[in-house]
Amino acid sequence: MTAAELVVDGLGMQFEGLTALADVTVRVPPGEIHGLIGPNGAGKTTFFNCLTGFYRPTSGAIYLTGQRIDGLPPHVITGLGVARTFQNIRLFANMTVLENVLVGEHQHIAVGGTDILSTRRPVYPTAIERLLILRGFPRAAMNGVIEIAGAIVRPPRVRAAEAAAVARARDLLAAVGLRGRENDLARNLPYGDQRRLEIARALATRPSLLLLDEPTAGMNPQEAGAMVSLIRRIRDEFATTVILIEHQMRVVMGVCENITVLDYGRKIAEGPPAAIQRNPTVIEAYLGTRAIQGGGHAAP
Ligand SMILES: Nc1ncnc2c1ncn2[C@@H]1O[C@H](COP(=O)(O)OP(=O)(O)OP(=O)(O)O)[C@@H](O)[C@H]1O
Repeated sequence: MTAAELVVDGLGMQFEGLTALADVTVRVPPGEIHGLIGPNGAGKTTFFNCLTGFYRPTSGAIYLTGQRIDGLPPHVITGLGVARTFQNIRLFANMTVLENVLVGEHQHIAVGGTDILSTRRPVYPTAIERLLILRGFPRAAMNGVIEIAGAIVRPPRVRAAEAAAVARARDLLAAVGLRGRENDLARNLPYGDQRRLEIARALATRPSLLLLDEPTAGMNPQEAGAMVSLIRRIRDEFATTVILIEHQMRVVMGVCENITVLDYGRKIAEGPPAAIQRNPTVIEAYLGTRAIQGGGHAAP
């Protein structure tokens, strides 16, 4: 995958009487690390939810490297290269660290038309299916039987694909600093490592656009600094465009090349960090004076 260009044109999202986004236009060039900031309720998460297909915008258009994606189902948008993490970490708590990443890998483990981890079926009959059809086995019961047979027999090409997925998952875990934790249960990881795991799982879908929702929330300054380095490394090594929602101004100003500021669902400013920090409208709506002086967590 190469890094995606994102163009959001006049995006609007209404929830009955409430306008969560109004006429938001943003362009993020390929490979940019872009910040999305604004007070609580400004529409940042709604913006992400529109990009991932979780919400269908009520107006406007979203283009990923020229392809219109607004209104497409979330799994299709994931397949086109958009991945995200969540403000409240959403891991499979009782699965191992490695298994969590394999969940992200699974859409790429299609083997000869059969996806070994999902129930998606090949469009043509496999050898086992042909045999069962010849023996008069009802077609309606075929899926269950094929899955059980596939799980027991696992032909060599399936085993090879599984091994490749595990190897790649291990590489991703090493890339985010979780080497050696593969067999731990996700719920037993320290908080900062859970955030890293969520990023590894997102990377497993091979994104060209990575959306990070408050990646340093709850971290101390040292952990937040390490996360900033990780975000830069991910952009460089995995060739992704990155958009992050973040309240820690030290992080936003340190890692983002450009920033979009939302307030009450509208874009009130955009530009490089230095200009955003000086922008009177942004200071009044969001930053206040504390963040400008100290560079700390902006008052919500
Ligand atoms: N599904 C929904 N139904 C109704 N209103 C919603 C829904 N999702 C979001 N909203 C409303 O849209 C507005 C924007 O919310 P959103 O969560 O996008 O803000 P935010 O900038 O991400 O805030 P925060 O920084 O607190 O996470 C809020 O007023 C919120 O209550």
